[in-house]
Amino acid sequence: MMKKIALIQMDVAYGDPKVNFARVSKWVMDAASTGADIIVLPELWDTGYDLKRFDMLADREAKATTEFLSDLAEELNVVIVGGSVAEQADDGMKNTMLVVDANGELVHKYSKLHLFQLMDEHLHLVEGKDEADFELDGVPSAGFICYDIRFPEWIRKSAVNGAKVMYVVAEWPEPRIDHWRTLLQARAIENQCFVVACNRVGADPNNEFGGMSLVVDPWGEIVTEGGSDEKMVLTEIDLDKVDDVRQQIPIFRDRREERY
Ligand SMILES: NC(=O)CCC(=O)C(=O)O
Repeated sequence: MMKKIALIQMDVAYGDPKVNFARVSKWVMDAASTGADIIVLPELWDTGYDLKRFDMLADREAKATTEFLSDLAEELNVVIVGGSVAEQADDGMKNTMLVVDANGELVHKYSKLHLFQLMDEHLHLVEGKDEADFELDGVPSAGFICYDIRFPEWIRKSAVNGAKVMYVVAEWPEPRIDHWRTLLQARAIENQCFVVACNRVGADPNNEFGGMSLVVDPWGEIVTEGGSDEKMVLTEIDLDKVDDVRQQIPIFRDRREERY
């Protein structure tokens, strides 16, 4: 089964949801016009890392952001892996991924589990309690947010549950971009799945972000690499490749769970 994917490697206006909503609307319309099946946005595309002002900026229960993405998805008949947004939940502020299908239905909501201290998330946010797994058009999938990729045990759980595509959305700074590429390739190889990863570009007052959005296949080969400029990264993936690789080297059958 082939899927055409558009990664929106965009700049994010710091603390300015109005500007970001307009930007995302345009990017998503442009991506849909290419015939993409699935459009992927970066982490915190609505506010950026303006964490100190989350109490003013974050979307109550992610209602407005969900409605915005749902309307776009339904109108354009496209799936949107909606990066993540600033959410004001009952138990605190969260960094929350939203996925809507081509009918505009919310199929997945996941708040970031691992909070990244180097960017002060632990001071302002609470961690999520959601599972990472979901199904998209019948394809077992999972979603992760940025720092999550440094926790292979968390991602393995989704692979063991059957995920064939792992979506990663990020605001990953440029100085660690080699970690980003290597970790994503490792997650793809060890879990024999597609890794579809979208990172922002541009800068905020504290960081410069590296882009380098990637699609890695289940053999660990980089199918597409976004470079460092603002752009839409288009690619096509063949999901049958997951089963081919898992048959060739059957790691899920060969695991010795009783030993670890
Ligand atoms: N937004 C993030 O979680 C950044 C994670 C990161 O930069 C890292 O090195 O890990």
